[in-house]
Amino acid sequence: MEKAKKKKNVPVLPWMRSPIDVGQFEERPLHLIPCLDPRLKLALQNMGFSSLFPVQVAVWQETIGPGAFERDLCINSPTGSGKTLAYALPIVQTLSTRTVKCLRALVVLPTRDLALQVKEVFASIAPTVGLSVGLAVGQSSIADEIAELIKRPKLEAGICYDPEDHFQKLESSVDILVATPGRLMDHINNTKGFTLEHLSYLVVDETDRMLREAYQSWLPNVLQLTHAHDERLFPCANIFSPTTFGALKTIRRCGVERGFKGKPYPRLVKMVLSATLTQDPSKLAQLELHHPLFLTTGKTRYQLPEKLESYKLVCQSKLKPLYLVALLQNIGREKCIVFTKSVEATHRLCTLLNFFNDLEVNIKEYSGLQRQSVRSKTLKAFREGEIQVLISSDAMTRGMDVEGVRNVINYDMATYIKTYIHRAGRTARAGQTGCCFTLLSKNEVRRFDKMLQKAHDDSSTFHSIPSGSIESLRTVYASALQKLKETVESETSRKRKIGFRISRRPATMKEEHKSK
Ligand SMILES: Nc1ncnc2c1ncn2[C@@H]1O[C@H](COP(=O)(O)OP(=O)(O)OP(=O)(O)O)[C@@H](O)[C@H]1O
Repeated sequence: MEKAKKKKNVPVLPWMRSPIDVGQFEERPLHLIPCLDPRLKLALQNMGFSSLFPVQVAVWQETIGPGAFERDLCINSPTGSGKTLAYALPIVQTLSTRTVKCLRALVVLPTRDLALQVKEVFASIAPTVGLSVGLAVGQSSIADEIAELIKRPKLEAGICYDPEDHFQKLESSVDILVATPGRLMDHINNTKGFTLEHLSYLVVDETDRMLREAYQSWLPNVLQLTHAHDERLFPCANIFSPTTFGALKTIRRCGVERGFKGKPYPRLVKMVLSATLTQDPSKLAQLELHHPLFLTTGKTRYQLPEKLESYKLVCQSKLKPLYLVALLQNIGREKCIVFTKSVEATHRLCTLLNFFNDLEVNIKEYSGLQRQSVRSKTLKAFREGEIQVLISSDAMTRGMDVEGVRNVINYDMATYIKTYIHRAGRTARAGQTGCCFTLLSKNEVRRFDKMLQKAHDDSSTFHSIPSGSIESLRTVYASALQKLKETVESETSRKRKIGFRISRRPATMKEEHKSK
């Protein structure tokens, strides 16, 4: 039985069976990082970083060090261990010697907020070595985004230009692009002058999530467009029909730098990362990895942050709101994220908590039910400390990095270990301490413990709240529940009225309303 269990945890792919253990690396001061460009060292110091974290040292060794980007990298390292800088730093250092500006590195992430966060990291280091970073996430209009990404030639007065001719002169304004798949595909299909022909680095962050959804087949499209175009090796390459890929008519070309002419262009290097990287061969096959190297932390597949404390809070399901309020009272004004099971549950819980006037904290919701602009505003206020408690659906689960989050509360238990790991990982980041509380009914405890065993975690202990604290909240809870009921009723009737009005409008007006 034990043998069978062990076998189940052995990865199927041979290259995953002999990984580099990131755990063997130590945090290293910047002055001991070989070949680090002094301008980048200074930029890191300005960010308040005096050393590189173990995963960053390990990746540096395989990219700038002896590894020299010879293999594609698959990186599985805990939440908050610094994976973003682990790929951003070597890419920026390598591109720092480029002489011609064109799009060389593409980083793809599943959500807009995550892409914005990663862009900030690149933006803190890339300009110091003369590189520009762009963003394609749909935050601004497509026209504004194109203006940021594509440089148009200056036109001379009095000369009549053929618009088709300009296409040849359009150039990229950015060296590095951080994108979400949808907007990336928009640019691939429709933006004149947007090309991946010079791409040297492709980063797929939150890989397991990115491979779970097709996102308009962005991955096969990008891979097809970046395949080497060498007629001797690929005599059928010309059969490839550009119409399949809209406006992007180019296939990977020979290098643009002096001295590269006629020589085969370096292969596209891929770096894929997650705190819960998939080991599924069919999923990983989609990435067409070249001689991949697996970097992982420790021997177990799933790892929780070292300084995370995990607590179980057992209570009756109907009393969960009271236990949550009591817990929030104990936590005080420390930043905290409360996870629920759905967008609707997030909205209801947030509305309810705001009727507890004694809670002296600012509480807001963050979920996929809200418009992006509302979500971004809430996130900003949370980062700046104006909001102390964020009630969130799983929209906040992956990758989000907010300084000072000391507590995570699973109001609804995570169904999968991966979800638990990403939720809990919003705290105890960058070597800091943090607590993760999970509210459970008695019959959920066994399932929860079993789930944590998958991360080889048996450190979770019981946390209790004095019954007196719960009793003292009952009266205010009754009145909060009544107010919640009234609010939900009025919201439902408002939605019905809007729906009724829309359904009575002429078709064109209906469409307009939808697009807003
Ligand atoms: N060398 C460093 N020194 C100090 N802080 C660092 C260093 N590298 C990264 N950090 C900080 O560590 C935090 C976590 O980094 P990052 O978001 O890259 O983690 P991650 O491994 O990608 O996490 P997740 O899996 O949750 O996405 C960030 O706040 C970042 O600023």
